[in-house]
Amino acid sequence: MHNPIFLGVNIDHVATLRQARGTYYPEPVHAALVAEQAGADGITVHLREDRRHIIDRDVFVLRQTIATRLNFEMAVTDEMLAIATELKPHFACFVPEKREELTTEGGLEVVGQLARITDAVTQMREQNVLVSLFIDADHQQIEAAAKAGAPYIEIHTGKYAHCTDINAQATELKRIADAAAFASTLGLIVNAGHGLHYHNVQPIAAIPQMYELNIGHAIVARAVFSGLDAAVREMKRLMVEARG
Ligand SMILES: CC(=O)[C@@H](O)[C@H](O)COP(=O)(O)O
Ligand SMILES: NCC(=O)COP(=O)(O)O
Repeated sequence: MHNPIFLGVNIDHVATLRQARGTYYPEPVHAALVAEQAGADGITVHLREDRRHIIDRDVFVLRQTIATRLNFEMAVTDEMLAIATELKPHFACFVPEKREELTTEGGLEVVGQLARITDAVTQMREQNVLVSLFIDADHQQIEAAAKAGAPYIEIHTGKYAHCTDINAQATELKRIADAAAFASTLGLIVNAGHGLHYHNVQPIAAIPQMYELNIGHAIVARAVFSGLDAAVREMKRLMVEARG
């Protein structure tokens, strides 16, 4: 078991609030610093191609100000690879992106574009940026991620998180746990995230191979009522408790 488990706080939706009015506030960098002080082990942002929340300026200021690690979520495009090359985040997490989607709906198709992903992973490795591939809990995608040379994967937990049926959720949980165990046998470091919240995080955190969970929307939503410091602390507490 990898113990302890790390929490990456995704601050995209602090920026969503800012962009809704085109104001200077709330400041995502401020959120990142509060999250770190409350126990976040890393800060995650997704610079979407349509810049609907996080904007270019945010990622560069974050890179210069946070004390933990910046996990830069990006589509595998020439534009984003150029930004990542300049930014040099600690992690580049390659995600699929559809401009019209509400949020990231599925995992990256690695099997079907192995040459392209391998080339992008190599480009990042040359910049000393560690790549994580955001993929579904699927053995073929995991094998392809290992072939592409990515040291990390992040398993998309959205399907698990959105299950309303308890048996279907148990099936999804098992699929994720099996995938994590399989990935680990291939030498991959396993993260997970998407849609995790205060009431569904513990079974995922209890999976022995889990290294880091990236959680955003639920933490920012909780912060409206409890403040960001308390929201981050409570999420971290639940994760550590699940670890036993
Ligand atoms: C890749 C992933 O699952 C998310 O963290 C992503 O950032 C979601 O995008 P939004 O934050 O825009 O919902
Ligand atoms: N990669 C998942 C992430 O960063 C956070 O997703 P969410 O908690 O905002 O759904």
